[in-house]
Amino acid sequence: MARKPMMAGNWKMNNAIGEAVVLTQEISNNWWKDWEDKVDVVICPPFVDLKPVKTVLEFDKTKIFVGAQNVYWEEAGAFTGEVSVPMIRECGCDYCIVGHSERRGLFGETNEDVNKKVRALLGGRLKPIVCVGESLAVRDEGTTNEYVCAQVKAAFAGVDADDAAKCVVAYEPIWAIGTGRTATPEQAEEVCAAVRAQLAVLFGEETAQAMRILYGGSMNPGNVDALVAEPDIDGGLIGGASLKCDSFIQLVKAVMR
Ligand SMILES: O=C(CO)COP(=O)(O)O
Repeated sequence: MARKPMMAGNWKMNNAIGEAVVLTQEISNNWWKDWEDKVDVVICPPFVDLKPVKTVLEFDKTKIFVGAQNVYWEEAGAFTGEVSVPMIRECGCDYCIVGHSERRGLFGETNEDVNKKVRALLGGRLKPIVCVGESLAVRDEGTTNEYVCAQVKAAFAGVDADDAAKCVVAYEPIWAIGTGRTATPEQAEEVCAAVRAQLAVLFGEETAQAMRILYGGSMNPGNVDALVAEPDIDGGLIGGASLKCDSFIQLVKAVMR
C-alpha cells in the first residue's frame, strides 16, 4: 500500500510569535496547491505560536497542518503549567508530538506518560506523532531494536487498530539529534522496519503497512533523498532544518511522491 509521505517541522523552543508568523508566511508563500495530494506537511511550533501560525495558514488557505510539541492528558484542572488536548485542538492543531527524547530525557517523561498522552489525544480526535529512539549506550550494547520496539509497545498499550492507524511514529536516534551525525539510511531503515514489524504484531499487517514512520535526527536537504528512498521511511521529523524556509521547503519537495 502506498503511504502518503509526511514532512514535519519540530521548531522546539524557537521562534517567538513575530518570528513564527514571518517563517509561516514564508513557508506558505512557497506552498503549491497540487502538493497537498502528494505530501502532508506539519508545523509544530511552541504553544504560544499555535494560534498565530494557524491564523496565517487559514488566511492563506494553505493546507499545511499544525501540531503541538507536547500535551497533558487531563482535560482541565489544577495542573499548573500544563496544556490540555481540547486547548491545543481549539488552537487549530491536528497533530501533536509525544514522547520526544528531549521530553523523556530532560523532563522525565516515562513510557507510561507517553501512553496516557497518546490515548488522551486519540480520545480528543488529534493525531499523535509518537517519538521513539535509542541512546548511543543502547546502540553500542546492540539492543537498539528491542529497546525501540519496547517503547512502541508501551506507547500504544490499550490502543486499538483503528486508532493506531491515525498515528505516526517518528524514529529519532538520540545520538543523531542536533549533532549533525545522521543515521545511515541502512541503520535508519533497519530500525524503522523493526518498528513496522512490531506494529504488525500489535495491530495486524494491514494497519502496520498503512501507518507512517518518520526518521528524525540531523535530516537535511543533503541527506534526505537517501533516507526516504528506504522502504520503511515515510518522511521526516525535522529540527534545525525546519527553522529556515529554504531548507524546509527543499525537504518537503524531496519527500513528495
Ligand atoms: O529532534 C528532532 C526533531 O524532533 C531532530 O532535530 P534535528 O533535525 O535538529 O537533529
